Amino acid sequence: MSSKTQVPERNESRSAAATLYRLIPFVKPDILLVGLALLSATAATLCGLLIPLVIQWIIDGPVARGDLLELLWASVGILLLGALEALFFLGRHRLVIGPSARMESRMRSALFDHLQRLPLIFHDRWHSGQLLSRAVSDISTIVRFPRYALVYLVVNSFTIAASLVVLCWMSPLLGLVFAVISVPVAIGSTLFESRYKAQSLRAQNQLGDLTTQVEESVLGIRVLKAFGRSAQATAAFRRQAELLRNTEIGKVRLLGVLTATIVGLPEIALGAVLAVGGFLAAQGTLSAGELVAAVAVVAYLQWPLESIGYLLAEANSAAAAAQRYFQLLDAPVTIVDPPRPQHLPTPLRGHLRLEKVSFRFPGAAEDLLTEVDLEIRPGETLALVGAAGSGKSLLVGLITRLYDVTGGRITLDGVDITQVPLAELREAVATVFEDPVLFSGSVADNVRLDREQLTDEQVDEALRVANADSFVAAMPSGARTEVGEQGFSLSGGQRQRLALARAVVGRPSLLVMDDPLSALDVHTEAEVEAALRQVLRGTTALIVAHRPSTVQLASRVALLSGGRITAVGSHHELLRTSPEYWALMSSSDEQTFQTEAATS
Ligand SMILES: Nc1ncnc2c1ncn2[C@@H]1O[C@H](COP(=O)(O)OP(=O)(O)OP(=O)(O)O)[C@@H](O)[C@H]1O
Repeated sequence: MSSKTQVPERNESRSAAATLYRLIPFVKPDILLVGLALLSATAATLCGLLIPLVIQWIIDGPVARGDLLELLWASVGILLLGALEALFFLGRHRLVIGPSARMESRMRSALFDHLQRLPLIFHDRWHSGQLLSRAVSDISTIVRFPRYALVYLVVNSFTIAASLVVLCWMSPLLGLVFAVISVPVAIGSTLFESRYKAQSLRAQNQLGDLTTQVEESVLGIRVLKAFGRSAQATAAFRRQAELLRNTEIGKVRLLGVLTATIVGLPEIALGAVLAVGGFLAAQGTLSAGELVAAVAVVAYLQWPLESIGYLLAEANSAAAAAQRYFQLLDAPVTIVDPPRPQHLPTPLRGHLRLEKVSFRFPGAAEDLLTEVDLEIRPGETLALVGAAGSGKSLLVGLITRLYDVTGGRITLDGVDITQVPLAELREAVATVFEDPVLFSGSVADNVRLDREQLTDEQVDEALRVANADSFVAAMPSGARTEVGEQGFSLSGGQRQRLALARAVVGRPSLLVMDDPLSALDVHTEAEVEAALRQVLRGTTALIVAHRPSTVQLASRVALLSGGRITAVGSHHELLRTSPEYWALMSSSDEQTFQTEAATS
């Protein structure tokens, strides 16, 4: 359904740990709290590990001697250790909540900010569902890792290492038995890691594609219904959902293999330590207390060993999600403010010049625009006409630096626009697009578009200039009426007039309009055209036009053909001198054209 290219599935060779390491800056402001959480978790583990040692001391000491008072105190000690373990556990839980929530919000803000600054060339290439899934589900997957799994991964690794030390301290042979039994865990985990990360990455990419399908089918619901394509859309969705399901099943199978490798190990370790420990005890090299303590230590390891599969799965899911997240965050912002900015003169006259401007899409074989020369004088309206796909929208986008020229330069009142701060340039040049995009919010919000300095009077004035005042006044709450998601509660003509009001409200010095009448029916077109006539009075403007009626709003017309401006003149001059222009106009609006042609 979409013309955008599929985002390539990349599985970087970078290890999960190296990918996750890149997340540290997002948690850095809370590093102290995270450190405390780790300390708290480690303290809880130490308390748990101390209990078997106290048991050993009880059996070899008070029990052997029959000292009941000492036994009572030791039991109280065990109780206290248990209580401390629970307290540290709770502390760990509490300490990690704040940092992980703030990390999530920092990551979302960083991504949103970056997406806003990325050039249109990037957005042209990426499916919005892929962006959405990264901004929502990938970040949630990433944050689940520090919130739950990370601490356990660190603490459980510490617990296993500490237990090994304790066992070695009791008897090197017991330590060796435990180390040998742990080998399959290490091998299984290593094999599991890269495969599970690749599967996670595939699943998350497929989820992104699924999100794209949902988004496109919701946005295009009218078309799908009108063409009776709902069943086909559902079938395509089901196919994509099945792909995702199969990948998820693959993930579960992998995790199942690892879990099956690990799950019996604690019991094997327990049996082996009991057998070897019993043998050592029988020989008198291990006390009864040490034997019980060794068994208790290995029993304590049951959860750390069994949880390894789940924790590694979480770590690798988070790493795959982080890889996708950084794929966006690493995308270069190519359209930026100049290092040594120049300011536009005030007052700005709106004198626009394109000097030998060329543009080529990255990777394209040839230029879309080649050495285009064009001038719009202050106060003038120039219409740009050309065949579909000739690059008119692209040329309009160059003026506000939605795209950057790849050759030549554009000046506004003599200043190269690449030397002007972006915000200043985009305040001076306002754009009206073919598709009048509105946002959820009121009419006034849509006109103001977060430019808080604009007063209510300026908004009302803009609505009047754009010929939108009467229909807005008839709305239930006037300019405070909510327009609904994307303004679908309004007609096409109303939306376009609000887009016009949005463009003129800041009194821009230059107005660029990308075919603002093309999507409108004849009646609505007449309404917007009347508004345009008003707007253009006293403003410098470039207007992309298809129809003679729109072209007539301009004093001069430029014809874009084969990437060059091939003719400039009045509408009637070009009708007489340019067969291509004549053909374009004749194919656009039969009736008006015939009247025009007869008079030219
Ligand atoms: N990434 C890309 N690489 C190469 N060519 C591209 C890329 N993206 C768009 N194009 C081409 O650039 C042109 C874009 O033209 P543009 O949208 O400016 O045309 P237009 O004259 O405004 O057309 P219309 O009148 O139909 O709106 C199209 O021919 C399109 O195929």
